[in-house]
Formats: sequence, structure tokens, C-alpha cells
Amino acid sequence: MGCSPSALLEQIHKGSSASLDKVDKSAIKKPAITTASRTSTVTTTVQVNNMSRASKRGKFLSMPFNPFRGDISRSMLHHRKSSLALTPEEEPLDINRGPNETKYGLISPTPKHHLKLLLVFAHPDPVCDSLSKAADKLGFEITTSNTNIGALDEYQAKSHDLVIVDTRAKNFDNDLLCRSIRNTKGSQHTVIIAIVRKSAFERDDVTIASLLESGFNRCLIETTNVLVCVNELIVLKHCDLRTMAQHATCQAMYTALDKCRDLVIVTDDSYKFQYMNAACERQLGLRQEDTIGKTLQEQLVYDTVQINTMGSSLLRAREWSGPMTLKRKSTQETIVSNCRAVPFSCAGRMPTHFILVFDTNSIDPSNLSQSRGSIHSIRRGSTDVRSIGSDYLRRTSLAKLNALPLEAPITKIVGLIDQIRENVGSNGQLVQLIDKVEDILKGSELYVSHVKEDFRMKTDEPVVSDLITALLSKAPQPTVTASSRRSSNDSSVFRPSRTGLIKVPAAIRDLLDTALMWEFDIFKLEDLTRKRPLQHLGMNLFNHFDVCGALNCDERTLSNWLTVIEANYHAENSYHNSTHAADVMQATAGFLEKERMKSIMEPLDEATSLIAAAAHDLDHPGKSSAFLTNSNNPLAILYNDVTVLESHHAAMTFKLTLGDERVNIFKNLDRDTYKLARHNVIDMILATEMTKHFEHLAKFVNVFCTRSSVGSEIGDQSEDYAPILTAENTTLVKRMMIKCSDVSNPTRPLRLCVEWARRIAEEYFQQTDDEKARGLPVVMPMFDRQCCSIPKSQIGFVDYIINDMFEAWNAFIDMPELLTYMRQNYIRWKEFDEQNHTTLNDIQKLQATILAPSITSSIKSD
Ligand SMILES: Nc1ncnc2c1ncn2[C@@H]1O[C@@H]2COP(=O)(O)O[C@H]2[C@H]1O
Repeated sequence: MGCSPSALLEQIHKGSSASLDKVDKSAIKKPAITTASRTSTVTTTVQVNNMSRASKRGKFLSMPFNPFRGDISRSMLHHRKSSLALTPEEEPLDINRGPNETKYGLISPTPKHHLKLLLVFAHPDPVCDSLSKAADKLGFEITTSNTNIGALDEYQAKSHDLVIVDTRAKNFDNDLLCRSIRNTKGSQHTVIIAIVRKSAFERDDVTIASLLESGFNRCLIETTNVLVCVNELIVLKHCDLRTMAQHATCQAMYTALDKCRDLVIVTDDSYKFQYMNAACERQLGLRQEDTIGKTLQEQLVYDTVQINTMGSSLLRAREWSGPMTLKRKSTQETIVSNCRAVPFSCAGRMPTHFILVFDTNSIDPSNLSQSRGSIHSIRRGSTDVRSIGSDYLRRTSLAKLNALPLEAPITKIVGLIDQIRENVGSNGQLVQLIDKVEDILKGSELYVSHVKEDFRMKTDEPVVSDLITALLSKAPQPTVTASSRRSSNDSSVFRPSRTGLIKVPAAIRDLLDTALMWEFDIFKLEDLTRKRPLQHLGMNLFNHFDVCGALNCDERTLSNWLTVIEANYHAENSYHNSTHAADVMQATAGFLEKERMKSIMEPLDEATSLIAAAAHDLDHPGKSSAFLTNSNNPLAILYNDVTVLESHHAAMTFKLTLGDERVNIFKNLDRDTYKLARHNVIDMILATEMTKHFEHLAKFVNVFCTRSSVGSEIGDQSEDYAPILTAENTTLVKRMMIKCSDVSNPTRPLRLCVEWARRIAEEYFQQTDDEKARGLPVVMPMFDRQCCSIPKSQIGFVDYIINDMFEAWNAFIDMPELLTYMRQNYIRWKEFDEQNHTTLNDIQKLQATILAPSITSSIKSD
């Protein structure tokens, strides 16, 4: 039974402050850094120390309290509490206090002065009565119980601070009750006392040990003396209960430290790490467990001059502040930050520990690119309230800005990532990965820029570099002259065919029977139709997919529409002509035939996909957008150099369609359906813009080709996409479909593939010739008809654009023949390159010999 409090109270009563003054002030314990919890010793010392401080201030003299006179009353006790600080947190604020005297409030589940006591006595007796009276005098809120079950119920309902159990009665299962309370969540903040007979301390009894073993904090000898009970309860309150509250406070403080954005490090007086908060681990890439016992110099601060300067103040027990250079261990990057170093003493007068606080607001902006994780910290502001002034104002306005309702999805994502980062704890590697993810997400070019950089780093083939840069970059260049481009006005006028719907010759009909095969010979159709393949193939496909039904329009209007659309392609373009449009339409139809697409697409989706494919390059001038921009072409002026060609193709489609009722295939649609159809067509045409290639591909892959999106391996055709087929995701599919159709030529049979490669190369050469002739910047200088290696350009095109795209598309739609042809063609291009069949002339010779239609078909039949 603790006896020191009685003695102390006696000393206080006598006012013998001299002897108390000798009590070491530094023995007041703050939340322990390295010292283990020594509850009884520490709390007793705290009490002694507090008393000593109070006595030094001469407050005891005015205190009318004498517990030994037996005249204490609740009002007296309260008076004493309000006028005398018994604990550091009760002391008035002293602005000159040192770090060891920091005022702090204890965190306790119970409001001050209303500690809850549960008395568990099987039978009311004088001991219970005395305890009850004493507790009442001290202002405890008392509950009593005379059964185990009842006591447990009471405890679980009220979470008492103190439970006193009478263990003298033999028929009472104290052990069970104590263990049950200890099994209740939060019971670590409860002190449980056993009342035992005096004899328990007199003989060599196992009772005491077994009680402590089952979870009691102390054993008190039975007494009927109210003053002794008061004495014991005061001791319990100021020792055990206060220690519980200190532990809770300590836990709360460490939580606060881990949540704050400033970096906090505690070292011993030889700079050995003792503690670092989560912000440190995050921003410095260190792990608490790796640093314990290592020095600041080894781990973080390599500048010994800085350490020595700081040390000269700290070792003289003085605070120090100044800039400090920290080095991130993982990356060896450096951060310069303002440091406030505070000496702290756990024992004795001299500092035993140093507390270092690095203000993340002060991190040198020149280091921001290196210490990306800190950008976030700066934006959100530090929780170090001592760094105030203009900084405070800045933080306040930042807080206001953060509160504005500007949240875009990306803002929400970054916010969620912040939360994840704060909750991953001390896993430095994970935090670094999260930082990296956040940095990438914060970039504006989410899908494009890194791919471009990646590509530039990988290729050293100039022709590939020219081609891919021209396709992906949004950089401007010149325009076609009015004379080099056919006036679209001429051809936009619809002149109805006098013969009505075209009669289809047998050869064309036969060929169109294969219209849905991937090997469909579009060039043969071009020949047979005298360069009007779109009209014939288009009508065939429209019929096959019942576009008349979907649009509620007659066949003649559809046919008229095809006529006008085809007439507005430029036959003189070697690549971007109506044969390319027909080819893209044919590929789209092939894709629409696949089960996966049938299960997704509505009739209006099918119709608009075919319409978009047919019109996607309408009125293409045979020059790139860069050329139009460089030459100040009216289209580039109209569309501000942004998505010039695709905007024109889409706008032109609607201009022609709506310009004449005889070609208006949308005329019978209601307003909403028309809006939807128009949106579909425009969205698909715009999706063919190559500068957005990686954006579309990445979005598609993110939704349809990751395990998490479909819950199984890529390519597993048993995947069920139904749950993710939202309207937005169906749009991604349609975009991907038209994109794949648009550049499907490397995945066609070799003869077709080579002819497309020749045609696009020819168109590129023509552009280069024009650029040179007109003194314009040359967009793709390597596409010079004299020296360009067509095989190399095709290998690069597949490597950087086609391969990944078709892998993803095949995984979704299940058309392995796409990959088979692509790979076979790739090998052949490599062979052509090795055999030096590189120039346009060489390729044409190959076409006339080994790739001639008759030869290839005989090779095929062999
Ligand atoms: N086989 C190919 N080789 C090189 N570039 C191609 C090939 N096929 C298509 N392209 C390019 O890819 C682009 C896709 O969009 P466009 O049809 O506007 O223009 C196309 C060409 O510039």
C-alpha cells in the first residue's frame, strides 16, 4: 500500500517546502521517448515534483486543507484543486517555460473532477461504506454492483476510470471479473484495485500474486477508516489514473506527430535516431526501424559544419534554428529546409535528447523538382503553428482555395492518394511509389508525353523518328494551295443518278460476297468499280447491317449519301482517297461481325460506326494537319491548328449530309436519336486523330485489358465485360474500333499491306516534294522518294503504333488473324530491308513480281 502520499500530505501541511525543493524538477515525465514505462516510480515522482513546484510558489500557506483533521469537505477539495496546480497541465501558462516544462492537457475519457468509480462488493459492509464515503468526498461518480455479471454490464456501459473489487468473499470469481474487464476494449485506461484482507500481506500467500496476474493493478488492504480511503483514492487519482491519462495523451501526441506534415526527428545527445515521424519516412525515404541507433550524420545530414553549429547551441541547452541540408537516402537527392532544434532533458539538467523540426514550408523551391513529395506538403501547409506570420496568411488563403468547389475527378484522385499515403504508415518504398503515381497523375499529358519521350529514347532510325513524331506530335507546319486541292464545293453538290440505284455488275457482286472477310481485296474492288469502291461496298455493308432500319431511312437516300461522300474524297490522293474510306468501313464491318461487338452494339451504334468509318477522312487534302498549319491553310486558321483535319472531316460530313434532303440519312430520326447519332459519328471521327493515339489506347487498356477490370487474364475470352460496359466505356470501344480500322493495313494479307505502305509512302513523298517546292518546313524529311526505306518505316510503324494496339484489340475482340498477319508482314518487311528492297522503286518491283495478285493467289492455293 503506497505510504508516501500520507507522508507528503503531512509535510505539505507542515509547510516544509525546504526539503521538497530538493526534489529534482526534471523528474516530471513527458511522453517517454526511450524510457520504458515505470508507472509507480514515475507517477510518484511526478506528484512529488508538482507538489514541490507548488510549494515553491508559496501557495500551500493559503491552503486550508488538512486531511488528517478529518474535516475535509468536497468544497475544500475543489477549492484546493482550483487554486493549486498539482500537475503540469493544471499550471497557469508560463510563456517563459522551457521545453521540459511544456504545458499539456491530459487526454482522458472522463471530464476532469468526475472520475467514475465502480465498487464491486458482494455484500455491503463497513469497508465498502468507507470507500464510498471517501470517493464521494473526492467527487467521484460512484456506481455499485454486487454481482460479477452486473459489474461487467455496468463497466461496459460506463467505462469506469477506477474499479474496486472486494476479493475477500470466497464465492466471488474475482479472477473472471477482472479478466472480463481486461478483455473489454479500452480497459487499458482503467485502474482495477483488489480489496484484500490484511492477512494476505502477512503470510506467504499466493493471493496477491495471482490477483495481479489476472489484471488487477494493485491490492489494497481492507480498511474502515475513511481518511485512509481518501488517502488511497488521492494516490490512485494522481498516480495510477494520471499515468493512464498520460499514456493516452502520449498516444494522441504520437498520432498527431505522424499526421503532421513537418518532419520531426528526436535524437539522443549524440545525434542517434530515437524517433522520426511518418512525414520524415515519406519525404526522406527512411524507415524508422532502419535508423534507430544510427546517427543523423550517417543517415541524413552530411554537412558536419551544420551539425556542429547546431550542436554548439543544443549542448548548451539552447534552441537553435537555421537551414539544414537533408539528403534523401533512396535517391541521394537533397532538400534544404529550415530546422528548429530543441534540447530536451529526460533526466538531469543537461539535454539528453534533441528534437528537430523541419518546416516543409521552407523547403528550397529549387529543390522541388527533386523532392516531389514535398510539393504536396507545401501546398497543404505545415501544422507547425510556431511558423506563423505571412506564412500563416498564405496557409489560410490556401485553405480557402482548397475549400473551393473546384473538384475535378483528378483532384479527387489526388486527394484519395494523399489519404492512402497517410495511411500506409512507415513503408518508405510504398510511399515513394505513391508519390510517383501522384506526380504522374498531376501531369497534364497523361497518356502522351512519356510515350513520346520513350519512343525518342529508343529509336535511332531517322525514318521511324520522322514518321512517329509527325503522327504523334501536335507541332504546327504548312498548307496546301487552293489549286492543289479540289474545291469541295464542286463535289458537295449532289447530282442524282439518272439510272436510279446502281446496278451491280456480276464481278463486283461476286467480290462483295467476301465483303466481311479480313482478306477482302479492296484494290480489286477499286479496279472493278473504277475507283468508286465506297459506293458499292458501302451499300452492301449498309444492307448487311440494316442501316435503313436503324436510321428509318430509305435505300435511295443511303445510296445518295454514299455517292456524295465518295465524291468528296480526293481520287488523286494516293492513300487518303475513297478506297481508304472503303477499306476502313470494311474493317469496321468485320469487327462489328464479331460476337463481342454484337453483344455490345445497338443497331444505331452499328449504323453510326459504319457512317463514321465511311466519312472519317472526308475531303482529305492528302497532306497532314502539320502541313496545313505550316502553310496557313484556311482549315488550320478555322480550327486554330487544333485537330484540323479530323474536325474538318466531321464538320464536312454533316455539312454534306444535312445540305440536301436527298442525302440526309438522318432526316427521319427524332431529335434525341439524331443528337446521339451525330455525337457518335463526330466522336469516332475525332478519335482517328493520331496525336491522341496513346490517350485512346491507354484509356481502352485501362478499362478492358487489366485484370482488375475484368477479373481475369488478358485474352481470356470467357471474360465477362458486361459489368464494365457503361456508356462511357462503350464509347472507348467504338473509338478503339475506328482507330484499329483506320490503321489496319499492316494487319492485312501481305499484298494488301505492301500496297497500302506504298500508297502512304507516296503521299508522304508528295508532301515532302511540295514542302520543298514551296519553301515550307519539311515535316518528315526522311520521307524523300530518293532514299526513304519503306520497310524501315513499316517496321517502326508496327513497333511503335500498331503492335500494342492490336494486341489489346485482339484481347478484346478475339481476332487472332490480325496478329498473325501483322507478325508475318513484319518478318517480310525485315527481309525486304535486309535484301535492300527499300525504295519506292524497289517495292514497286516486288509488287510487280512476287507480290503480283496472280502470283500471290497461286502461292496461296499452293
Ligand atoms: N502503313 C502505314 N505506314 C505509315 N503510316 C501509316 C500507315 N498507315 C497509316 N499511317 C498513318 O497513320 C495515320 C492514321 O490517320 P490518317 O488516316 O489521318 O493518316 C494515317 C497515316 O498518316
